[in-house]
This record gives sequence, structure tokens and C-alpha cells, in this order.
Amino acid sequence: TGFRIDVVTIFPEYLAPLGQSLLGKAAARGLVSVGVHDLRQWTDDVHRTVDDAPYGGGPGMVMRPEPWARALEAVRPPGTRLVVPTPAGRPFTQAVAAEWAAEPGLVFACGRYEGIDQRVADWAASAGPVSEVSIGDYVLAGGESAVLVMVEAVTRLIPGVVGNAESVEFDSHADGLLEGPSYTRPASWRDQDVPPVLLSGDHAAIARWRRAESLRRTADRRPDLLAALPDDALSAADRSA
Ligand SMILES: Oc1ccccc1-c1ccno1
Repeated sequence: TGFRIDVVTIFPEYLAPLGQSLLGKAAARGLVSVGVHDLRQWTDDVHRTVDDAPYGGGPGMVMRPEPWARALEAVRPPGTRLVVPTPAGRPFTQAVAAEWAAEPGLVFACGRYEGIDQRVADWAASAGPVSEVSIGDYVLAGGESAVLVMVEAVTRLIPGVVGNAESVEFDSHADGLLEGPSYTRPASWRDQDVPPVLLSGDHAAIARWRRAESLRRTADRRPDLLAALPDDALSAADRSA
């Protein structure tokens, strides 16, 4: 059966890439299956209305609850996590992706910027976990791009989806730190040389150098990640680096 992903959206064509490349191969091997559903299928009026003006006034439109409830009742297997991308959500991180990759599947509800009537997420909690998540501190027009990002982050962690050549355990963020710089041939390029240690064949020295570079880059670019590390995450060698 593999990992099951369903996405409900008013822009189904936007999510066409989900059938390509990485997901395509994995889907072909039965590791992942994806269903994209047009929310308007569950509207009840001739104009197929999905949104309305916000109670309390304010700009923009809010997505009506009834079409969403019908769509989720039709699409969401009982107990499956419902993911609602929203700028007001908890942060989506590699740790969250890893958690979700161990579950049987996910249902994504793509809302517009002004959001979906809150009663939908509140109601949906009775049929399984609901996660309102943000992929970063910026504003999008809708949740579709966020779904593409999260599907890619989660599916690459499903065993068998990514060849072991691109082994996932050494990714940036896998150990809470950023990866250091990478190099390939030629050894000297436009008067810039690859750090000699990488050509030394001394694997212990290479591992030390890479760890030091990872710590240096993390301290420089993401001090928040360094501060968030558990106390025992940094060795004595790390601290002296
Ligand atoms: O900005 C958004 C609008 C709709 C749905 C999601 C988002 C968002 C922004 C950042 N993460 O998610």
C-alpha cells in the first residue's frame, strides 16, 4: 500500500508536479501514491462557491466550511493526519517531516491566504490529528507551494524513495547543524583550490574538518540552531573548534 498522500485544492493543476521525477519513480514502485482533488467537486451551488466574506469584517475572503467538510469526509482515511499549511502555523521542520514519514499517510488542505473557516480544523480533529503548519515567515497566496515543499521533504524520508547514494542521514539539519561546503573536480579552478585536507585521504582529518566547517557555518548563518542544540550535542573537540 505504501505512503498515501491526498491533497485538496482549488488549483489541482498547480500540484501536477507531484506526479513527476522523485515522486514519479517512487509512485511507480508503489512506495507512495498521490491523489489531487478539486475542492469545487464538493460545492453545492451552481457557481461552485468556495469562499465568502469574513465575519467581523476585514480584507479578503475566507473559505467556507461546508465544502471542506464534505471533501475531507470523502478523501481522508480515518485517523490520517490532516495538514493545513498556514502562515499562522507551527514551524514545519526536518524533525516534523521525519515524524510524518513514519505514519501511513497525509491529507493536505490547501487554503487561500485569508484562511479556511477555523471550525474546519477544529471539527477535523475528531477524526485524526490536525497539524496547522508554516513553512517559513513569508506570505504566499495559498497553501499549494507549501504542500509541494512538505511533500518533497516528507517523501524523501520514506524508506526506499531516495537511493542510498543520496543518503538522507547526512543532510543539513539531520544532526541539527548546517552542512559545510562541498567540492568536486577540478582541484584548482579559476585560481581557487579545494581545501587540501579533502584530497589527503586522511578520513579522520576529513571528518574533523567537515564537522568544524559545519559548526562554523551554523554559528555564522543560523546561531538559532546552535542555541537549540541539546547540551550533549557538542563534543569537547567541537567546543575547541
Ligand atoms: O502564506 C500562506 C498562505 C496560505 C497557506 C500557507 C501559507 C504559508 C506561508 C508560510 N507557510 O505557509
